[in-house]
Amino acid sequence: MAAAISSPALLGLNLSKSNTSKCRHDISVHACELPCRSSLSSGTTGKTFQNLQLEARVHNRSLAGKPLCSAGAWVHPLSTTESHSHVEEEKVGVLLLNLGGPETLNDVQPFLYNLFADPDIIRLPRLFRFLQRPLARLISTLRAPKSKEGYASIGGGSPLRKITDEQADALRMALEAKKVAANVYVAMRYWHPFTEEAVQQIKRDRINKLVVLPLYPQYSISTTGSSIRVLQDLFREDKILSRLPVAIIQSWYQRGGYVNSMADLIEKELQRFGSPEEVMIFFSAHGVPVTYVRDAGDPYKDQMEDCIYLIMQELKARGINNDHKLAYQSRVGPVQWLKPYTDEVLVDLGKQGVKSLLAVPVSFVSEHIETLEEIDMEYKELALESGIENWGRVPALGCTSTFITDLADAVIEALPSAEAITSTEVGGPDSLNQNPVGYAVKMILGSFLAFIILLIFPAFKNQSV
Ligand SMILES: C=CC1=C(C)c2cc3[nH]c(cc4nc(cc5[nH]c(cc1n2)c(C)c5CCC(=O)O)C(CCC(=O)O)=C4C)c(C)c3C=C
Ligand SMILES: [Fe+2]
Repeated sequence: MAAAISSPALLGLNLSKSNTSKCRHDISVHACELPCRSSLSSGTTGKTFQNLQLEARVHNRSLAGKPLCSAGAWVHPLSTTESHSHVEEEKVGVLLLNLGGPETLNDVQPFLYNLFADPDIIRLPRLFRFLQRPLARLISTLRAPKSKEGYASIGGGSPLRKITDEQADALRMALEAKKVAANVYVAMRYWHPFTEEAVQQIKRDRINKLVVLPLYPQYSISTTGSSIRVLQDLFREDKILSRLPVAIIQSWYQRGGYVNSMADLIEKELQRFGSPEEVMIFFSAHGVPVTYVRDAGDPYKDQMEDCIYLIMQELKARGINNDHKLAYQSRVGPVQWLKPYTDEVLVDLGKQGVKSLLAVPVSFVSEHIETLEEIDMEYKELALESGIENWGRVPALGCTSTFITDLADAVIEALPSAEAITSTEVGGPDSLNQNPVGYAVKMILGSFLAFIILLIFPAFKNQSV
């Protein structure tokens, strides 16, 4: 997982200073008017949003389009070409981006293969890209038994598809209630329904305005960035899609509806404890390798800290002044990930005498293996062993109505900024089509090298996700 800053991740995050320096912290006001984060601190460290500017510079394939700050969500049109001028009936589509998960235990290895074959997940320097697939095959094979155990313990598969479908349905109804008729599609990155399938359906349905909404509140190269890169490649390659007006909501953790809904869940769960005011609010976010943030300019850490700040501000406004802590879970492989690590912090908190703890998963809005298995089973057990006596966990937002209603608002606010993608600069074709012999040689060489690397770094096999 070496840092390759030439990776095409973060496409579409070409943020100019004037845009990056503005966002909304007064969560009750639906406008983009206050300076962002520079003066914010809640015991967490972090840079300002000017980072995003830096991050845009290190990615050489960023687009020329100007992002628009729309009611607290970073919205980015796919490009700056002219929008449609002729009058036609508007057929709105909303494309929800998500990770996807194996539905059965047999799906686990191929799902993991898709995940590790993503150059935004294992970021190899360009010269070593030919190793990507052999490495993915090897790592997925080695990791599959452990992953299967995890999925077996939560019922034999990931609940993500079902929950995401429910969210899509709820969003469609929330839009309808606001007098916006829209088809809502689901595009998973690593399992069915794949992004390609969703995009084909959008084409068949003759959608003529599209809003892309990742189901990740915070932006990361490894999640939203990866899905947008795939979308961009698909759209550029297609004559019809390259002319379709599209708006992408890059992140929305700062929206009032999300912050309030999270605060509601936390407030409710706190009431289950004997002495709610003594409970440590423990935010556990999915980690990313440090190099993403340090070398590639991933805004994920900054956005996460900003997000926690906003939720805590909202709780304070409700008279809830509990201590809180942010840590990162689910690291994979031999590299350094964002710290502090959830497991280590839980042990420390136990040692420090914390007796009551409320875990809050914060990087994802559905239940999934990392809430149901990692937090509810592994971390709970560790916490109790470490001296924490009272354990609670906030459920994922799922279809909470205040949250879904706010997502519908985000979609409506983004619609006017939809613009078409240019048909130029088609993404690089797969080398298999161009030179099958060279491809075969690279695969064989790659498999051999991947095997050697895996002998040196057996950690992929052992570490928790
Ligand atoms: C914001 C959320 C996520 C980030 C950031 C993220 C980065 C990331 N993940 C891996 C490796 C794995 N992730 C796996 C599952 C998984 N990851 C997320 C979310 C984020 N990942 C979710 C919601 C899920 C669960 C899907 C489900 O089926 O419920 C897995 C597989 C699980 C297993 O047990 O093996 C792996 C592996 C990396 C390497 C990474 C950043 C580089
Ligand atoms: Fe993950």
